[in-house]
Amino acid sequence: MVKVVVSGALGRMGTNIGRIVDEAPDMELVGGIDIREGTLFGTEVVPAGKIDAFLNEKKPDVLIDFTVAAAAVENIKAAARNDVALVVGTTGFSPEQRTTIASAVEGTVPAVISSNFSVGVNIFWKLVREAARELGDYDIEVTEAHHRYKKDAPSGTAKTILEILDQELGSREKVYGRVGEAERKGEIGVHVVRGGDIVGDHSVLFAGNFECIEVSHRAYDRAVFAQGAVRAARWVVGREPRIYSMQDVLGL
Ligand SMILES: NC(=O)C1=CN([C@@H]2O[C@H](COP(=O)(O)OP(=O)(O)OC[C@H]3O[C@@H](n4cnc5c(N)ncnc54)[C@H](O)[C@@H]3O)[C@@H](O)[C@H]2O)C=CC1
Ligand SMILES: O=C(O)C1=N[C@H](C(=O)O)C[C@H](O)C1
Repeated sequence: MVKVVVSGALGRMGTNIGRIVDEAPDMELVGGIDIREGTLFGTEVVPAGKIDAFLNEKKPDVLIDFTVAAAAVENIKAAARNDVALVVGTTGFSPEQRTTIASAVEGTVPAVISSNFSVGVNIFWKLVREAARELGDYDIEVTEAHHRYKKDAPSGTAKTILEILDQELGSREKVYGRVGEAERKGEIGVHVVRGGDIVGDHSVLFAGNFECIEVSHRAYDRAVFAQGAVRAARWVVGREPRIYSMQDVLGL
C-alpha cells in the first residue's frame, strides 16, 4: 500500500486528490495538512505548523502538495527532512524558490514537480514544441484562462509553454497584454483571462500571412490534474532522490 498525505487538503485540488486516493485499492490516505484543522475522507487534517510531527507519526510514502508557492516550499523542506517522496503541483514559484526546492530535494528524496499533471497537457506541450520547431517565423501569442479564484498569473502551464518556446526559438521578449501604441515586433504576446469557474484553458497561436495555426488544450474537470498527480505518486515512491517531471512519469 502506498501511504499518502495531501497538503492543501481542504482546497479544490486537495479534495479531488483525497477522493481518488481514498478510492484507490493500492493506496492508503493517512491524512492531510492545511492552514486549519479538518478532515479529508475520514482522515485527520492538521495545521501546517504541525507538519513535521505529523509526517513523523504517519510515516507516509509520499506527500502530494497543491497549496501556494510560499507554503509549498516549507512543506517540501519538511518532506525532505522526514524522508517522504513528493508530488508537487503548486505553481507560482519564483526563481529563488525553485533553487531552494532543488537544494532541499536533490540527493534527499524523489520528487515529481509539474505545473500540469494532466496527460493531455503533457501531450499538448509536445505538440507546441513540434509546432515551434516548424513555425518559428510566425507571430506567437500565448493565451490562458482560469477561474476567478486563481492566485498566480500567468499560470504555471503558460510559463512552461514559454520555457518550451524559448528552448526551441531562443529567448524572445515577452509582452504581457498590450495597450496604447503597441506595434508588434518579434515578441511573444502573453494573455491572461480570469473568470467564473473556468478549469484551465491554454492556447498557442502561430499567426502567419493568410493562415493561423492554433494548438490548444481545455480541461473540463480538475479530476484530470488529480488523476495525474495520483499516478505520479504511485510512480515516484522508491525512485532515485532527484526532481522528475510528469513527462518522466508518462515516458514521453
Ligand atoms: N500542477 C497541476 O496540474 C495543477 C496545479 N494547480 C495549482 O495547485 C495550487 C492549488 O490550487 P487549488 O487547489 O485550486 O487552490 P485552493 O486555494 O483551492 O487550495 C489551496 C489549499 O492550500 C491550503 N494552504 C495554504 N497554505 C498552506 C500550508 N502552509 N500548508 C498546507 N496547506 C496550505 C489552503 O488553505 C487551501 O485549502 C495552485 O498553485 C494551482 O495553480 C492547480 C490545479 C492543477
Ligand atoms: O490553478 C489552477 O486551477 C490551475 N493551475 C495550474 C497552472 O497554473 O498551470 C494548472 C491548471 O491549469 C489549473
